[in-house]
Amino acid sequence: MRNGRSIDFALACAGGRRARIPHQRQVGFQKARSGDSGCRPAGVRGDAGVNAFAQAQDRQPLLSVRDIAVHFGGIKALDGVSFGLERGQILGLIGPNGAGKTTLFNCLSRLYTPTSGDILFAGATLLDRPAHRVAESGIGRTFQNLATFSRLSVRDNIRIGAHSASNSDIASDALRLPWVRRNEAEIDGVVDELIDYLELARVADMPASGLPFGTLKRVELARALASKPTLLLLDEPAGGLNHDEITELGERIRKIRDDRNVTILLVEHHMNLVMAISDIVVVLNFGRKISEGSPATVQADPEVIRAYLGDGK
Ligand SMILES: Nc1ncnc2c1ncn2[C@@H]1O[C@H](COP(=O)(O)OP(=O)(O)OP(=O)(O)O)[C@@H](O)[C@H]1O
Repeated sequence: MRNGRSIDFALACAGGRRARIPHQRQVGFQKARSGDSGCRPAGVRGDAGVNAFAQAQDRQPLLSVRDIAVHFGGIKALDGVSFGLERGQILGLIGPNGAGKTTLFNCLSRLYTPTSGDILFAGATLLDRPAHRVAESGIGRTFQNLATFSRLSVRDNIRIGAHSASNSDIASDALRLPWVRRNEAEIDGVVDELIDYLELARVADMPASGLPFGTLKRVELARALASKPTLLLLDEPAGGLNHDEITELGERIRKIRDDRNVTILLVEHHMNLVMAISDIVVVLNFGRKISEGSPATVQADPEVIRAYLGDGK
């Protein structure tokens, strides 16, 4: 075995102790929040008058990664990786150390531009959008190492996420134009709702510094959700959490998908969590996709087991 993560994967393969997460796999949106107006792209999923265009949009994957390659000098961090993610699915991206997960995640959040290939989001290429415009196009993310502002209150940290999706500008803000005031009132509502939803009321007006790690992870989740993303990218959300917190996190991720019509892609080393909540698992090794399918399919794939455990030679 190569490392502790291999042991974790072996346990998951062998049906070892699992996060206790009710598994009601639910692909597609079943529930929409009442009063939810903003986060769903126009024409997607329907009321009575669903038209052919909306149906066609529904059928195409929300995210299409097409033959992506990323080279760092002579290193092929990613080498022809393709997969799709349907609306309403949870996709777990896994692989041993150095497999290319972070590189792929950074391409999706536009921190990296692939050497070749394309990434389509809602049918349009992502590659012509700079990283700072990704949130406004409907993609939210959390960070492996918390990226909260320690001196700001929890409430203000969450507000930052909501502002990243607003179309306000410095001049309009300074003039306090009527539409800016309406916008601010709307943002207040979004932030209040998220404070409630992620059980942060008790700490809402405290500075982020000094709050427990698990609480800060929820703040970060709230900030990512404040931009009302269609696609949420989670970078090792279980990192640093204890067993009970990971179980709770798994339930929370599924609930977010179901309650808020959010499609989710997570990069995660914690196999029990990935296998318990994912609809689809994509496995990378040395920059290539070696397996893709349901958690059961992937766990039984000899190539995946070899990648994690070695071939015993
Ligand atoms: N900025 C970079 N410059 C050069 N090589 C890099 C860079 N980023 C990643 N790599 C290399 O690309 C390969 C893939 O790395 P990546 O960090 O994407 O893997 P990973 O699956 O996220 O690994 P881990 O699980 O350890 O975080 C590795 O060989 C790594 O050393």
